[in-house]
Amino acid sequence: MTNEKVVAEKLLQINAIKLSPTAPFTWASGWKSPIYCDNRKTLSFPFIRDYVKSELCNVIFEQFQDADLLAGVATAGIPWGAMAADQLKLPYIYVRPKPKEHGLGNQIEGHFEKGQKTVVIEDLVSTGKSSLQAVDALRAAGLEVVGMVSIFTYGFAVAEKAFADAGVAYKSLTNYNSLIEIAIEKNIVTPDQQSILLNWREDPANWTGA
Ligand SMILES: O=P(O)(O)OC[C@H]1O[C@H](OP(=O)(O)OP(=O)(O)O)[C@H](O)[C@@H]1O
Ligand SMILES: O=C(O)c1cc(=O)[nH]c(=O)[nH]1
Repeated sequence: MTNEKVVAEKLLQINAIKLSPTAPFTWASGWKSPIYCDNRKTLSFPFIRDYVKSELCNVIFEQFQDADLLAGVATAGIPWGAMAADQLKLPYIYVRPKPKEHGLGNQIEGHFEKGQKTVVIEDLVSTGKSSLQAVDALRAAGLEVVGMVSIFTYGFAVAEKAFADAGVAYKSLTNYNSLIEIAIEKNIVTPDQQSILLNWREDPANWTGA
């Protein structure tokens, strides 16, 4: 089994994937979707959490050897970035969607030096907007973003294009296609659910419900 499918299998094992075609989920982008991947749940299962953390570290180590700083995307990317930074003994910061409205007014929390080579850690990519917003904030603060790693991506063309346009090298531990393949192999999705997911995937931005 590919690594992508192993990670997807673990997400299914802990019911991190929810299907609700008739009462769709609303995503951060405002898109309606019959599927929701809740990576936050992974934090509650120590052995799977440890596996995902190790996979994140392997990817960071293999793909971005020159990294000297990790940056988590708030909120769901924060714990993963922190765990990976701890394992790899790298400094760590995290990025809020906007500057805090009290206290120090920071958008980026933690200590960093301009020019540090930074890898962004996100739990999940749909449109890529949240991750790229963090990339913009990091670049505006003088950091050099060398790449980004997520646990899960839907693999939408809009996100792939946005990362390419922004010049961000991107790697995800698993993705929607691997998830669906394994869910079908294991009879986790019914034929009806399969056809809804297929139909949704053709035009997710305009899908309104089954
Ligand atoms: O690629 P995008 O279209 O931006 O969507 C993905 C984002 O959505 C989720 O965050 P959300 O804002 O739901 O909240 P959280 O991280 O605070 O849980 C997820 O953690 C990503 O950050
Ligand atoms: O796009 C989102 O907001 C989103 C989708 C998803 O499957 N899981 C999640 O946590 N956020």
